[in-house]
This record gives sequence, structure tokens and C-alpha cells, in this order.
Amino acid sequence: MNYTRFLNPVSLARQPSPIRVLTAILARSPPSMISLAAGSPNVDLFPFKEAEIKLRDGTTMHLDEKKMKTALQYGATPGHGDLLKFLKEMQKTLHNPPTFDRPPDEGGLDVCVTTGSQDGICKSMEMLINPGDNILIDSPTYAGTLAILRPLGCNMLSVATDHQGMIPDALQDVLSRWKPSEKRDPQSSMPRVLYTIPNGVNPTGASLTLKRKEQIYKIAQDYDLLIMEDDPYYFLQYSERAPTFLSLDVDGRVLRFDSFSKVLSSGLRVGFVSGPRPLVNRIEMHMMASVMHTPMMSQMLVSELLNMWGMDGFLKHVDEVVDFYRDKKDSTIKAAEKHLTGLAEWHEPVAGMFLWMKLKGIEDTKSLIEEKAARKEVLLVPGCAFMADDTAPCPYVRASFSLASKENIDLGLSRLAALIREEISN
Ligand SMILES: Cc1ncc(COP(=O)(O)O)c(CNc2cc3ccccc3n(O)c2=O)c1O
Repeated sequence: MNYTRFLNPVSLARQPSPIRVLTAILARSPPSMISLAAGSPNVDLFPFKEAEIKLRDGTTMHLDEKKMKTALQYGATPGHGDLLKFLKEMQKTLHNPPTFDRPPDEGGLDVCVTTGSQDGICKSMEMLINPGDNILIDSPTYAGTLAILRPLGCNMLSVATDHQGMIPDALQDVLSRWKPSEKRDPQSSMPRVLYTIPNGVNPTGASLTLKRKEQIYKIAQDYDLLIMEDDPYYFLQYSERAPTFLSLDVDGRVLRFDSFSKVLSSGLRVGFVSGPRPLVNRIEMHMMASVMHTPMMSQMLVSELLNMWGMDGFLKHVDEVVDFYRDKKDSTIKAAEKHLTGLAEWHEPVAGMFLWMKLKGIEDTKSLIEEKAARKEVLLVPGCAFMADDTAPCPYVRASFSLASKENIDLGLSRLAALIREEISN
């Protein structure tokens, strides 16, 4: 893979920070090394000494003085060592990437902790995209990614999706404007990046089948596309976890974004990007210049928990989380069938926390939701929020079933039904 063709001038201009280089040298030096280099504050002056964290399962996690000092001090940009080690083992166990043992300059797999997957996606788009570039995205897609892309001035080429995610034939149709051979023409306007959410799509709740992933990966090979696999709902799949693009990635063309937000904590802001070393290295240099690293306290809490639980313990917790969301999904579908049959259409989600509904007889849901629904005391997200063109009418709404009680989901959907009846009778 020629990774340089994917990098924009800003990313190509990035250099490792001299201070971070010294930090890395110090990290691998013997205790006899005398450092007069880093401008790090003296941790003995920090007021925080140690911590006991009570877990819901009745156990306790203890941050002793040594761990507390590490958690309170500057750390390495790629992430806290113990956490990074666990994450790399996790990727090997769950995805067995073909690039795992490849040399770094040949696209060997690397991992960098990010401040939520949002941070990784944002830094990656700011590494890859130039104003005027064409980029391929799911339609509909995550509003947070649209918010990243809009200011970059690129052309978002929407690829149709259905209840099984991105449609490979639709992707091929969008790309039919170009010849695959144009991948060798630096002046070509052909897209270089494909962004997709493979599981529990936000907002549709759809998941790509393995067959579709294989078809999409083949198209990405034909046109030399990078695949950005944004997968925060990977651990929220209601049935067996499907193979990922990372597990198919024989070329080193996948940047995968994982997140602990849906299973451990969203407020700790711990995610991680996995992908070819030449690309992850550029993200790290951006991280050095922007925030230096994801907060060490957050990383320490996640690292201590994962290393205490081990992979089996973590996946046991994931199973409990999946049981919760599957049960909430079931009660949401029951309520939708009870109140919205004939008024709306939907597919049953197979992962995640969202129900995507098309309201019948209503051309655009924006004013219905933002003005009238609020008066009925029910809040959803209008479908236009998930569209590259958010000015076009959109008959869809997204309902999230993660927080509301089953009773309130039932009441909320009954209020939505009353609202739809009023709207279509006018
Ligand atoms: C597909 C996809 N990719 C990346 C992310 C970011 O996850 P993180 O940075 O790892 O925590 C998300 C998070 N999605 C949302 C977050 C959110 C936060 C406050 C309020 C509302 C929110 N709504 O509605 C969301 O959908 C996502 O759905």
C-alpha cells in the first residue's frame, strides 16, 4: 500500500514533537538515567494520593500511590503501556488482523488510544481529507461524523444502506463515475476514503453481513480505498459478533475505531484506533500537538479494570450489557407494534441502541419533532440530522431506547402516535 497518497499536506507536514521523543527515550531507559529534560511537574506535590473504586459486582479496584502518580502525570502519546498491551491482545483475539505481525513500514498493525472514538475519527478525517475531496459515506450516518466532515469542505458521496447496512451495488454505482485505473492518477477526483458503521448503525440499528463486508472490501481493493470502520456498537450485537473489516484486511487498508463508551463508560472518553503503522503514526503526531495523550486517569481506570477482569471477564460483562440492550430493543419493538402499526415503518435493530422509523404520510419530520413533539413531551431526533444534505425533507426519526424505562418508551411512542395522527389528519 502507498499510504502517502492518502495523506493531506497538513498531515504530511507533521513532525514528532522533540519533547515526546525524549519521553519515549526516557520510558525505555534504565533507572540509572538522570533526566533533566522533561518539563513535567513533580507529582509529589499533587494532592491526590490513592483511590478505592467500588465496582457494581461488589469488588473493589485500588489505585495505590504508585499507580495514582502515573495516572496524574503526563503519559506517552500512543497510550498507557498496560492498556495498550491489553488492547493489542484484544485486537488479536477478536479480529486476528492479517496485518498483526507485518513490519511497521509494510502496514503492520498499530494501536493508539484516543479520547473516545470521536477523537480518532476526527483526527483521521483531518489527516485524510482535503477541501473538495470526494468521500464515500453511509446514508444515513452518524451525525457526529457529518459534523466533522462539513467544515472540511469535502463532497460527501452518500451510499444507500438498508436493514443490512451499506449496499455494495450502491457503492459500485457511486464509483462507476471513475475507472479503477484512476487510483494511480494523483489528479483524479476519485474518492480515496470510505467511512462506514458496520454494526448497530447509528441511526438505523442495521449491521453489515459478512458477505457484504467481503463485497465492499473487494470494491475497496479495486479502487484502492481506505476503509474507516467506525464500530462503537461492536460489543452491542444481540447475536454472535460478526467478523470485522479489520479481520478481512489483507492489504492494510482498514482504520478501525473502537470505543468503551457503550460498555464501560462514555464519560471516561477512552477509545482506540487500530490500523497500519504509517497512518496511526500520523494520528499520534496530531495527538502530540493537540492534547499530548488521552487523560491518564481515564486510561488507568480502564486499564486496571480490564487487567483485573481479563478478556474473559470483560466479555462476560459485555454479555450482560448485550442482554440489557436486547431486552430494551424487544420492549421497544413491542411498543412500536402496539402504537405505531400503520403509522410508521421500521426494521428490527440487530445491534446498538437505536430504532429508525419512517413516518407514513409525513414528508419531513424536522418541524414535527422540534416543535410539535416537544409540546407533546416526547423527544426524538429528526432523520435530516443523519443526512449529508440536512436541508432535504426526510420522513424518518431516530428513537434511542438506551435510557428511558420500558414504561416510558411505551408512553413516548404512544405520544408519537398521537402526534402523527394529528399531523396526517390536518
Ligand atoms: C457511530 C458512532 N461513532 C462514534 C461515536 C462516538 O463515540 P465515543 O467518542 O467513543 O464516545 C458515536 C456516539 N454517538 C452518540 C454520542 C452522543 C453523545 C452525547 C449525546 C448524544 C449522543 N448521540 O446521540 C450519539 O449518537 C457513534 O454513534
